[in-house]
Amino acid sequence: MGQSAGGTGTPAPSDEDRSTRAAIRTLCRLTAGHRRAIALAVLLTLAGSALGLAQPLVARQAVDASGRGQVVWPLLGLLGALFLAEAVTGSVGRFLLERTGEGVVRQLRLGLVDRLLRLEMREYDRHRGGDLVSRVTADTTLLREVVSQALADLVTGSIVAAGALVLMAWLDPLLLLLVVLTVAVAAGVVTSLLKAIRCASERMQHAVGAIAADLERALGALPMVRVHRAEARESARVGTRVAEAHDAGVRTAKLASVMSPAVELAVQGSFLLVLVVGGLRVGGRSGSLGDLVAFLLYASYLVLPLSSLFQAVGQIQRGMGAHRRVEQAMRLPVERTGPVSAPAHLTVRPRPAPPDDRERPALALDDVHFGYAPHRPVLRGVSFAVPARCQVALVGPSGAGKSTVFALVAGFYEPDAGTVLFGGRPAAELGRDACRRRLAVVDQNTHVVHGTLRENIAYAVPGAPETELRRVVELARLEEVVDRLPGGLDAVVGERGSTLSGGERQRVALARALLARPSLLLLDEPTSHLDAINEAALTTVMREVARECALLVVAHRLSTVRHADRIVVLDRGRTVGQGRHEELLATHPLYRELAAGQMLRPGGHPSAGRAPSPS
Ligand SMILES: Nc1ncnc2c1ncn2[C@@H]1O[C@H](COP(=O)(O)OP(=O)(O)OP(=O)(O)O)[C@@H](O)[C@H]1O
Repeated sequence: MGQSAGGTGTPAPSDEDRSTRAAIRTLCRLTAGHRRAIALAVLLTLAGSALGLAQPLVARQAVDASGRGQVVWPLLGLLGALFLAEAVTGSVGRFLLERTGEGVVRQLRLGLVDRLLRLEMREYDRHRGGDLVSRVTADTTLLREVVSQALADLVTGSIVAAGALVLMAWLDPLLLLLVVLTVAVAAGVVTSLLKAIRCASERMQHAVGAIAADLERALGALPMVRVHRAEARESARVGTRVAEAHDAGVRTAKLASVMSPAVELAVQGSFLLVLVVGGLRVGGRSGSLGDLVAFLLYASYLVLPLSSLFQAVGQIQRGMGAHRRVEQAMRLPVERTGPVSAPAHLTVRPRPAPPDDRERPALALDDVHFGYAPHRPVLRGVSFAVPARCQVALVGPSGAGKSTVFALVAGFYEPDAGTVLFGGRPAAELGRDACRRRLAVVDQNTHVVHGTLRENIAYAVPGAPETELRRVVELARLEEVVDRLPGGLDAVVGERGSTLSGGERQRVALARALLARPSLLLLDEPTSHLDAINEAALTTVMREVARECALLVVAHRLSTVRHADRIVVLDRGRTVGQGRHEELLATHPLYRELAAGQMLRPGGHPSAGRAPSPS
C-alpha cells in the first residue's frame, strides 16, 4: 500500500489472489511459528477422530448382537469409554488450536503496533489515525476468530471427513457415491459464494475503520463540535459509516445464510438417499441393518465435518478481508533510523570530519529544498546556521515554511535537495536516531499524555534522577504548578493534559525537552497561552536555556526576536534575510512589516491587532 496513493491507501483488488487456496496458504504462513502446537493438536484430533470413528463399528456390533439376542453390556461399556476418550482428546486438541489462534493474533498485533509507531511521517498524512488503530483492534479481532475457530474446524473437519470417507468406501462404495454427489452440489454453491463473502467482509472492515477515524475526528475536536452545536452533524457523519458497516455486514450474513441451507440440503439429501437406497437393499437382503446404521453414522461423520469445513472456509475468506487490511498496514514504509548512504539527488558535499563538533554550528541548513507532494515545493532554498549556545529566531509570514523547517530538522521528512547538518555532519550520514539524540522539540501542540506529571516530564529520560527532574522543573518555572497539584510530581494529569492550563502544558513540554540535555532545542513559541507575566518568564527561560544549548525558535512575539542572537527571515520557502533586530529593521522591508505588528505579537501585550512601535 505504500505505493498506492489515496486516503485509504487501498490497492487495486485485482492484484491479489483471492482464491481459497491462497487464503489457506496465508493461514499456513501466519501459523508458521506454531507448527509444533499445531502438530500436537492434529495428533490429538486424529486420536479423537479415530476414537469417534471406531464408535459406529462398535455400535454396529451392538445392534447386530442385540438382534441375535446376545449380551451387549461390554460393547456398550466400550462405546462409553470411546466416547469419553474422544471428548478429552478432542477438547485438548481444540484448546491447542485456539491457543495458537491467540498466539498468531498477538504476534500480528505486536508487529502491527511496532510498525505503526515507526511509519514514515508522510504515511500519517496519508492515512487516518482511527483507521490505522482499527487495523490493530477490529481487524485482528476478526482474524483471531478465524484463526482460532476456522483453523480448528478446518483441521478437525478435514481429518474426520477423510477418515469417514475411507471407512464409507470400505463399507459401501455405492452409497458413498450418492453422498459425494450431493455434497459436491453443496460445495459448488459454497465456492461460488466465497468471493462475494470476502468482498463484503472487506467493505465492512473498511467501514469499521472509517467509524473509528470519524469518531476520533469528532472526539479530538470536541470543544469545536460543542460550540458550533455540531453534535448531530458529527453523529450523522459517523452514522453514515455505521450504516455502511451495517449494510456490508448484512450482505455478508445474507451470503453466509445461503451457505447454510445449501449445506443442510446436502446433509438431508444424502441422508435421505442413503436411507432409501440402503433401506431397499436391507429389505432385499443384500445388506445388513448394522451395515446401514454404521454407514449412516459415517455419513453424519462426513457431512457434519464437511459442513463445518465449508463454514470454516467462508469464515477464512471473511477473515482474509481483515488480513488484507493488516497486511496493507504492515507494508507501509517505516522510517530509517540509522545512517544512510546519501541518494544521488542529495547534494551532500564531502566534508572532513570536524575535530570538535562543539566548534561547529549546532545546526545548519544548506540550500534545503522540500515539498510534501511532488512538484509542489514548500521550501525552495533555505540556508542558515544556529551556532552553539545561541538563540536564533525564525520569522516569516504564515505559510512561509517555518514549521516545515522544524519538521525537516526533527527528521520527520527528508529534504528533496540540500543538506541538514548537525555539528557540521550531514543528517543523512548521522542517521535519524543520532540526530534526534541531539535535539528536543517543544511545539505548539505541547503533547501531554495521560499519566503523572513525573511520567510526562521524564518521558524523554525514563528513570531520570530526582535532582535532574527538580532542575528542569525549576528551569521551566513549574515549581508553583508542582506545589499546587495534590501529589506534586505524582499528580495525574488528564487525557492530553486536560487538567493543566495551556501555559502549564507548554512548560511541562519545555521541562521534558530540557531533561534530555539536548545540544539543540527547537521551540515553536506559543502564540497564545501566555499572560504578560508568563511571557516575560518564558523569555528569561529561553535566555537561560540558550546558555546550555543552541535554541531555534519559531518566533511569534517581538520580545523573542529582540533578544535573539540572530533572526532568520523566511518568505515563501526561501531565506530572504538574516541579522539582528536593529539591522533588519533598518534594511529589510518584510521584516519591518512583520515587526510592525502584522505578524509578530508585541511582547507583553495580548492583542495582536494593534501596530506597536517596533524599535
Ligand atoms: N503535512 C503537510 N502536508 C502537505 N502540506 C503541508 C503540510 N504541512 C504544511 N503544509 C503546507 O506547507 C506550507 C508551509 O507550511 P508551514 O506550516 O511550514 O508554514 P508556517 O510558516 O509554519 O506557517 P504558520 O506561521 O502559519 O504556522 C503551507 O502551504 C502548508 O499548507
